[in-house]
Amino acid sequence: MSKTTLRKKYKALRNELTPQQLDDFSIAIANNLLKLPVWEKRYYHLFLTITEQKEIDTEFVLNILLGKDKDVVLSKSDFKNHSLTHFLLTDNTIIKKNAYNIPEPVDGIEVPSTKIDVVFIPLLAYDTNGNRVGYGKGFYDRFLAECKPETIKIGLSFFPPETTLFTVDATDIGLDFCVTPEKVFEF
Ligand SMILES: Nc1nc2c(c(=O)[nH]1)N(C=O)[C@@H](CNc1ccc(C(=O)N[C@@H](CCC(=O)O)C(=O)O)cc1)CN2
Ligand SMILES: Nc1ncnc2c1ncn2[C@@H]1O[C@H](COP(=O)(O)OP(=O)(O)OP(=O)(O)O)[C@@H](O)[C@H]1O
Repeated sequence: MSKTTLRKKYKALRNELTPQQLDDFSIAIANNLLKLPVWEKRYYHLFLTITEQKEIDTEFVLNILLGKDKDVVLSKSDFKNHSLTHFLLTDNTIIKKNAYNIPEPVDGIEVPSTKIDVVFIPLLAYDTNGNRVGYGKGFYDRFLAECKPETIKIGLSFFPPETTLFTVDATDIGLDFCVTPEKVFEF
């Protein structure tokens, strides 16, 4: 399947989910995350939900991170050059939705990619080797390329992986784990 077809398939699958399923599955994903061996780190990068795209509600993951006193890092997207700038989440952080309905910090204390220990990654599709397909603008491929080699990359998905492997581009960076409501996959 081409990346375009995969994107269409998973957007359609997400669109079928009811508000109750979105909530239940998002909670199950957060609970399954607790099983991963990744909780001894300091800087955790999280994406904030595009509700309009029926993405995973990451509020439950955020509550786990705050409960564990982790430093949470959020990004602001630049759609001109498809880059992300990262800011520490603090009590003073103001979150506003951008033109793509992505909630993002207005400004704050900048955190370089090289400091981030764990990244939770939004996906449309992924395969059983941990290759991922996103919205196709390369934001995460660029971001992950700037991180340390040991940074732990965790995809979050409502759905199981595709068993037919994707063709991998030179710039694609794979996942270490993917967590679904049902299961934890390690690659
Ligand atoms: N919550 C969240 N934040 C994220 C991502 C994400 O996937 N989810 N990204 C992951 O890389 C980056 C943003 N990438 C995005 C790229 C396209 C669209 C989007 O809405 N595309 C529409 C078409 C919009 C248009 O062109 O008018 C679409 O696909 O329907 C959204 C986010 C960074 N932040
Ligand atoms: N490290 C990089 N430096 C420069 N360009 C890159 C880099 N990584 C990816 N790109 C470019 O970004 C574009 C989109 O990449 P790709 O189709 O893999 O996106 P995606 O993984 O689906 O989306 P996203 O990363 O936003 O979730 C491609 O044209 C790719 O060449």
